[in-house]
Amino acid sequence: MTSELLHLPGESWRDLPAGQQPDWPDQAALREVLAELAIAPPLVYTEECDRLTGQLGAVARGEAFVLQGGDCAETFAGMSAEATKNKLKTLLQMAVVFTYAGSMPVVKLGRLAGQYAKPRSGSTETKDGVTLPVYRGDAVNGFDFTARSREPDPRRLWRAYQSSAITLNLVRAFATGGYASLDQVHAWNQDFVADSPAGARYDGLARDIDRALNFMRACGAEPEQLHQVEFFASHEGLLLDYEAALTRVEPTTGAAYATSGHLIWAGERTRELDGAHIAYLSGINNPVAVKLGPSTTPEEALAYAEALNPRGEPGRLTFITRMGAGRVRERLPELVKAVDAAGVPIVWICDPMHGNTFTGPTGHKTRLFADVLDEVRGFFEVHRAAGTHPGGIHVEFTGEDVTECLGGGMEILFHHLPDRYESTCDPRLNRGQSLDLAFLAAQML
Ligand SMILES: O=C[C@H](O)[C@H](O)COP(=O)(O)O
Ligand SMILES: C=C(OP(=O)(O)O)C(=O)O
Ligand SMILES: [Mn+2]
Repeated sequence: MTSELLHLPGESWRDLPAGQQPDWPDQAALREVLAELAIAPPLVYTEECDRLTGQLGAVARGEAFVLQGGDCAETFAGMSAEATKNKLKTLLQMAVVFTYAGSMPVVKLGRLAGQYAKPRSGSTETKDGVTLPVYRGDAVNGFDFTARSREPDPRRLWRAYQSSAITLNLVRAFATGGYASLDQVHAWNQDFVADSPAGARYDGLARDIDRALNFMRACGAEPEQLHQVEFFASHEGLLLDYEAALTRVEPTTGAAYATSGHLIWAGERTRELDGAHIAYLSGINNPVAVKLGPSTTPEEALAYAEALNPRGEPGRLTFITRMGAGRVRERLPELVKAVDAAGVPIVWICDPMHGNTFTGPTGHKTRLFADVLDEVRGFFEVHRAAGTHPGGIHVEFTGEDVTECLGGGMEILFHHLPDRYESTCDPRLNRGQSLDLAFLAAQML
């Protein structure tokens, strides 16, 4: 069975224009890899995807919150047990703060185990007079600035699949193996509050969580949920050949599912309404999302809802808005109002990263922590004014102490950026900045 032989409900995308696809020089190798992927075991199961839709449905109804985060671009070299553990640890720490502050369940959604392809603003990069194809993520080409490394290599798709499988295996083990117990996560937060320069500000909230845990324990309440968490994987569904090769039909229902991850999103650069990416998403039954930048019109937002969630199922469709701190209060209200007036159930998530990127004097892409926080604040203000539910936050972060974004409790300055800038694409909040964001945003809930 090759992917060409499959004619799935989601295959209408093949006749439509697809932006940001690699120019694979070796077409025979591409066909071979896609044929292997087409018979490879699924990375996620349809029941898990349906369960995520259900949980996102609770978010759409205003009964839960989503925390979605991870690297801008995962790399094969950066995949290690330690890095995955630190990422999970940080996300869980953030989630505990939101759970307590919002008094509602937090759906944990990694941008991981599949985040290996990047849309780019330009197709080439020039350094010291040499121009080469731009880096498009480890699933496509190498980050090293040499002609050989930048040539798209389809065998990388197989490696992306394998790396996703390894990462998911680690995630599943950490999530259920006792590592994620609430006591443990809370103890990490207490350490952070004690060590953080801004710790005193968070002390009250950390103590409140402590009292709540002690109270539960005194009552003899020890539900299973205190010792394990459910963790889902998401990524941008950019490379349609890869996604299609991993799409499977559920035999009992005839429904197609992407099995490369639980939730798949279309990015700001590939969200054309009559383009291939939206058509692909319309054909799968996973929960799906669309990134919406400041040029999005209310009519477009309603058209996405019609194309991707015609039955109005809560949890099926998420809008991840990324307007920029300076524009969120101006651009978001009309979208929220139009969708709300139409009665379409949507999960609204704020991505406070992608509208706030700029290049610093050292040539590094960066973001100001203050802008990130301000976009989150704007997002909450807009939803509060509209009477709609601010459903969650989407961040690019890492569990390591990198120096990629500016500001935060540890105050990263421009001249610190070269110290530990490890992202191959966009700047991520480091561990401390991520926790700062959680504690500060929690106060807005
Ligand atoms: O996350 C993605 C980046 O914002 C996207 O790849 C664009 O980056 P670029 O402008 O450096 O190409
Ligand atoms: C490319 C990304 O975002 P956007 O599509 O919103 O620009 C991303 O999430 O890394
Ligand atoms: Mn990014």
